[in-house]
Amino acid sequence: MKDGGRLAAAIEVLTEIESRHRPAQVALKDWGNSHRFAGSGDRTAIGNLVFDALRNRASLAARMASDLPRAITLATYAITWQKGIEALSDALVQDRHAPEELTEEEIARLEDSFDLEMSASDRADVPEWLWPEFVAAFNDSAVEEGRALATRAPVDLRTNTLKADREKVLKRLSHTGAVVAGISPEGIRIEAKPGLGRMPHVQAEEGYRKGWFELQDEASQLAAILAQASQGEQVLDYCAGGGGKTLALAASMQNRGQLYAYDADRLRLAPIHERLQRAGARNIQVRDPASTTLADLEGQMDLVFIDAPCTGTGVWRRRPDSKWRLTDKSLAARVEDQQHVLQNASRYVKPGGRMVYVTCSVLPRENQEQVKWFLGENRDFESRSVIDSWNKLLPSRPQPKYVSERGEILLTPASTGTDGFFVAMFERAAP
Ligand SMILES: C[S@@+](CC[C@H](N)C(=O)[O-])C[C@H]1O[C@@H](n2cnc3c(N)ncnc32)[C@H](O)[C@@H]1O
Repeated sequence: MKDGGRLAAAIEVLTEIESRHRPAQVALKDWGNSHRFAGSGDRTAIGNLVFDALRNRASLAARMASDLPRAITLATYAITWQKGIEALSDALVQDRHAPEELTEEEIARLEDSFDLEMSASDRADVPEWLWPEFVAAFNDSAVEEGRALATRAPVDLRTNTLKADREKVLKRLSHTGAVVAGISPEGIRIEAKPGLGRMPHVQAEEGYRKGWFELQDEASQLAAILAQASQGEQVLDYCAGGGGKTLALAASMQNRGQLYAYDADRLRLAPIHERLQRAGARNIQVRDPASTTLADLEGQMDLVFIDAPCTGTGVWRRRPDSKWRLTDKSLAARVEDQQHVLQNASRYVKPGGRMVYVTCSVLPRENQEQVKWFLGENRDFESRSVIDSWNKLLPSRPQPKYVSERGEILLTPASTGTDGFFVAMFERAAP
């Protein structure tokens, strides 16, 4: 396919996403299935166009004075990809499968000849209704943080220390451009490539099949490190989902002690069995909510880890379609879920034990305000400083920029080069 046809395909997929409210990945997969002639380079280019258009939708729509799929796709190509108006115009003229040629108004808009006063939320590519929350989280840095959440994310890997060391994995992945990650001692990073760039499919690597590494954003790796799950401890991963954090906690424990993996949704838990096996994690009991209870664990855990259900505002780089689907109602529903989860999970912490609460959200309502709410409701719990643990465990790394009064931390793409991630810690009073 030529670029003209790829642009037309991206517009078609974006229309499908918007008109039928379909997740971007699903719409792209369906397009691929019904256009078998498209090669892997075409699919990558179309996927990149769709995702970049969604990442930058508000700023591009303001620039084009239109949020239609055509406007934001053409602007992605000319502006975000820096191809320029001439190359775009050529792409539209030289391919009979291309969308219609540029109008005069579109050319003027792309040339930026309009004296455009863009709102802060548009510049930041954050939904307008959510802007006050962003400002509450980041003050003067809100635009910078929004812009960073509108960029492409790197591929981050965590060395599975149950089976390999980082040097060995790096050597095996040298052809992918993999380098040591900035903060996590077990982390490896493959930086995002611009434009048509394709990320390596690391799951096809032999090292992945052998369980030497996992795909995991650096912020998630750091959250697991800060929880300090230790050999011999009793640990409950209360929202284990597909087991990403469970595996990291098991590696911290070096397979010693007992780790329980639970999730209210047994379907989400399903992939965990195969992953545990591949990673060589042997100290884990998976507690299926349909067939077991957690009653025997009440008041017994040294550590309860809560990777809470959240709005995912911290992972907009990876799921930009979720940014525009989020509503005030769904935010309120997640806040309620989180309170439910915090309250339920806390029952399993033993006196003197600790509880770690993390979200992949940057919004104060899901983070600092939830900690405050929980502490108000549960006088037998105190907050424990995460930044103190950071200083102890990661002494040579720069400190996170966003630290609350109680010492909770917020990691972000702009400040730490990671996904947006919040980490809080509590301790239950000893009798
Ligand atoms: C952020 S995801 C977990 C991701 C997972 N820890 C990982 O690292 O791959 C949040 C999980 O919380 C689960 N969840 C939601 N409400 C819950 C509840 N009341 N009790 C336990 N788990 C719940 C969801 O099913 C979802 O899998």
